[in-house]
Amino acid sequence: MSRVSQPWPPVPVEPAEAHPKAPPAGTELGVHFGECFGCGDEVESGLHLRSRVGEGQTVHSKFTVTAAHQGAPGLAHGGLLACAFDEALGSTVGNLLRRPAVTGKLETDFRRPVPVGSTLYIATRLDGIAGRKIYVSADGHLDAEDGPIAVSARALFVVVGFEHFSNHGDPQALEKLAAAHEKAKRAREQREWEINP
Ligand SMILES: CCCCCCCC(=O)SCCNC(=O)CCNC(=O)[C@H](O)C(C)(C)COP(=O)(O)OP(=O)(O)OC[C@H]1O[C@@H](n2cnc3c(N)ncnc32)[C@H](O)[C@@H]1OP(=O)(O)O
Repeated sequence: MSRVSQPWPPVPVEPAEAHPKAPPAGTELGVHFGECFGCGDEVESGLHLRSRVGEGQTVHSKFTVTAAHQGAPGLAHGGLLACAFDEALGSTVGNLLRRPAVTGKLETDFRRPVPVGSTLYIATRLDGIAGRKIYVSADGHLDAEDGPIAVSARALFVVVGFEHFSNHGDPQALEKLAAAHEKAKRAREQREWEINP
């Protein structure tokens, strides 16, 4: 089977403009939900992926592979690597475009093994938008931002209404998330007041 993929994005797209309120380059993106397997602090064996906004509609994420993420002995499980990309790509869409969207399609190319103990540096970019369809892609570099590419991914995210989460998700978990966001917002407002009364 050839490694040559279909053209990307697969349909004509508009350039993806970041939302006017998108966090600027250099911003460290926090945990979006404590129980998220990709980034949550409350999931001991999770990926604990951390992300920072880069220049020109990019996001830089990283996570360190632990023994909890193994497939073959001493090597990361491919499905968990795909999870890391889903998180990094989703975080890019959510933070830069500030539109609720879910993964419709996720394609991964595994180029090199990723050993336990190594850190994957994932560089994500927005590739374009066609209606509700958002195209994003990323490269995962081994052990340094300019390290060899171990995994690449590209994905289609589809914009959804908030009812996607309220109709299909867990209402209690959504309430917990809303409360955490409200607390963070109050803390931010308090900080701004202290800095600029
Ligand atoms: C900060 C947050 C970080 C979070 C990171 C984690 C993100 C996630 O993992 S989200 C969870 C995983 N994803 C899901 O659970 C999604 C489940 N799927 C769904 O809910 C639906 O199928 C959904 C919403 C994607 C699309 O359904 P629906 O809203 O009915 O739209 P639908 O008309 O089918 O599709 C919209 C467009 O996308 C296209 N499309 C949808 N899926 C695909 C696909 N797999 N391949 C190609 N095209 C697709 C459709 O062809 C359609 O195109 P067009 O507008 O040109 O006709």
